Amino acid sequence: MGIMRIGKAELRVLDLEESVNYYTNIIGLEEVGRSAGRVYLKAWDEFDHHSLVLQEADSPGLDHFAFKVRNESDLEYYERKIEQFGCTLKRVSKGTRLAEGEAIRFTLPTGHQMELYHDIEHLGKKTGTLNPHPWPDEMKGIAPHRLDHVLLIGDDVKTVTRLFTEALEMFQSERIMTLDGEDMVGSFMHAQNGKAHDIAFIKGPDNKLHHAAFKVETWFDVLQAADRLARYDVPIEVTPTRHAMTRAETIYFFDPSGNRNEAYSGGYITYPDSPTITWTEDKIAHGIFYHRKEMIESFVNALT
Ligand SMILES: O=C/C=C/C=C(\O)C(=O)O
Ligand SMILES: [Fe+2]
Repeated sequence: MGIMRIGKAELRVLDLEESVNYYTNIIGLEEVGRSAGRVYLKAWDEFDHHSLVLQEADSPGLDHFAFKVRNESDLEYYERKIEQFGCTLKRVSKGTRLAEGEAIRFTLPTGHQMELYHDIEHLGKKTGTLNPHPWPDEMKGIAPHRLDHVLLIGDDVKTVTRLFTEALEMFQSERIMTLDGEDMVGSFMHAQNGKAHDIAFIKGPDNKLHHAAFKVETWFDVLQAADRLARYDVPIEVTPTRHAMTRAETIYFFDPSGNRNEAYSGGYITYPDSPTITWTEDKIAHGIFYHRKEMIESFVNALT
């Protein structure tokens, strides 16, 4: 089981310094480096060099996201399986991005760019690994534990799910099916890491980002995130609420470029033999917004 977790996302942002200020002072990530117009950031509870990369661009959105594999040899193993599946693939050479080694980059059936990587500089956590305290001394903003997942929008949810479950040997925790059971309009998938999801797809226009989510500890941390976002006039799309899908607590809001973010706590544990949960399309609003049970227009249309 070589694929461990989603490890990185590279976002396109309109104003780099404004975005760095938002992701460091409001979200509470740490800037760990800059190179070639990109800014590299990590969350306090992550040990690799970075999990979020910001690059300035004319339009917002997701440049790519990347999953970390256990061993360098896994790259070649999955390279063959991805090519057999039929995706076009190339190697990204070591040093293309700060602190990163070689990666493989391929285009998903939904048009998104995905990478697999192994080699990234180890920075460690400020809490260390010897008699550690539970929290670092200095924390800013929402201070999430980690980049938790991305939700992407694309048309062929069924095929991209087959790529993840067959070629990448990952697991599907939840799926959303049309009422006639014929088509899949939503899919939540995870590596063998116990998470409810590392990535999800919802049917819509290809190659779009719906949100990048950061993990906070508890429901109270979601409330406190809402307080901080309100304090700094960050546009909040959905105030703290419950997901029945993944059974998490959530809040959605937008970064300065219009990329949707989520502060996400809870979520059930998964195992390789966990049965896949099925939602019927008529229950989507109830599944996502468990209390209000109504869809929000921007939630469907505000994509980057
Ligand atoms: O858009 C549909 C579902 C969203 C669910 C989540 O963002 C989540 O479970 O983190
Ligand atoms: Fe989410």
